[in-house]
Amino acid sequence: MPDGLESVDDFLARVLADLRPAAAVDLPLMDALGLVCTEDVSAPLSLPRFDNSAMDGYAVRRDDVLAASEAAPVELPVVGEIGAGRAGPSSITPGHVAKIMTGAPMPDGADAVVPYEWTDRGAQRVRITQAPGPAQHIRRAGGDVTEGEHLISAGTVLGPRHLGLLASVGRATVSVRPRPRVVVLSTGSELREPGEQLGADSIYDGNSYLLAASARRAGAVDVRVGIVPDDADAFLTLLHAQLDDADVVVTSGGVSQGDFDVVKAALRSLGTVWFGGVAMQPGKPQGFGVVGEQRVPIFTLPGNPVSSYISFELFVRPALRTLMGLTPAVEPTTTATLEGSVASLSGKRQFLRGRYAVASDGASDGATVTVKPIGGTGSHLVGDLAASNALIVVPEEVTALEPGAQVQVVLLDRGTHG
Ligand SMILES: Nc1nc2c(c(=O)[nH]1)N[C@H]1C(S)=C(S)[C@@H](COP(=O)(O)OP(=O)(O)OC[C@H]3O[C@@H](n4cnc5c(N)ncnc54)[C@H](O)[C@@H]3O)O[C@H]1N2
Ligand code: MOO
Repeated sequence: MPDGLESVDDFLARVLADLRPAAAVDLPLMDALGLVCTEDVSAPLSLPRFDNSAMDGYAVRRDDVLAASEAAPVELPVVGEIGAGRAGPSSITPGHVAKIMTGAPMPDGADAVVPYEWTDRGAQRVRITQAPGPAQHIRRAGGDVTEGEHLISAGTVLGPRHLGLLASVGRATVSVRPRPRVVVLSTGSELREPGEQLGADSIYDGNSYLLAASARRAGAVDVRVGIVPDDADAFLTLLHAQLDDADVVVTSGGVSQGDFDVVKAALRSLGTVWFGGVAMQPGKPQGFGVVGEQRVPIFTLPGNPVSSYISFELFVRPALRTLMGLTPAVEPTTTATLEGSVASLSGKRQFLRGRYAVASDGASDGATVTVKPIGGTGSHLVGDLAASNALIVVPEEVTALEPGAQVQVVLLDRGTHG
């Protein structure tokens, strides 16, 4: 690598080397969405719990209505009504029927359900014009899930359907790897909070929002602390005040060669944070290490917004996923046909912003997958960043690519499932 830079892959491997999944905790179901389940869940009860009706209609003894037809309806007395969750007759005797609603328990003695559509919907007596098949419209106890049956394996990433199933069998909590708490600090005396008055040389702090939102999108809990001026003591005081609550710290700015590069100045003396260059563009200046007695991992990302964001996607996101027990990356890249030409620096992996699109080409046998470069290479271009949905990866040894080239693409905006 040029100039003593570390390769992207080596740096990522070094970042991930000491990270382990967090200890499991029991969480209420709605807090477990997108998290990795750490228990093998078996069914504490059967589903359905009891035989019940799949239709609104009448619970009947099939033998009583076998002869029913449009021309010669069978008329029978109705002994009552059974609604889901409402008490009603628990049995019928031969020659009688009970009204029954979808989901209501089948009364003893009944062995089929006649839907309303095959009747005159009578309340005291009912005329039935068609005979049901054996056990028709009965949903059997245990027909879906049997008590004791294996439902969810440890390692499953819990989605809405898993949570629905857990709730359906009565589970209020589930054991999962928790969301890491990510403290986000922006450094820079030029920064102001959105909504505040700007001075002649000040700018709004976009990065803490960009990074905190990225952390949340990755499944973490974001703690957006906000702006710290370029003052090493103020930075260290604020940082240490946050550590009790932090699983990971992410800072932006103050890590290059500038005279006021506060993060580097403040953390270097600790001896636990590495600063150096990674062979990529944007995102060359990087820092990573641990801080505080709890040895909380810290990422010191470069201040340029695009550099910060791409560094998050490439290094912080895999780290958060590792802490959450997820694979560091799920299919991070795909291939697309380049629309337009690009130039790149030799010796650095370049990540260009692009617009990825999949177009169906009608009757033919596939889709056209393209990616179009957006804007320039400047790492201050937040407008172009927001307009992109992918990063075009130009390998270290490649300096130019022509239209039609097959390129690797990192898709952005992935949730915890990939
Ligand atoms: N002499 C050198 N200068 C620079 C080098 C270098 O190798 N030698 N590297 C350049 C590269 S590459 C990058 S990236 C930046 C990284 O600089 P820092 O991490 O020290 O960041 P700052 O200097 O604090 O800020 C850089 C730039 O980004 C703006 N910024 C910072 N924070 C925010 C924020 N929260 N929201 C919006 N914008 C932010 C800041 O105003 C600067 O314009 O260094 C190059 N220089
Ligand atoms: O490499 Mo810097 O990170 O261009 O912006």
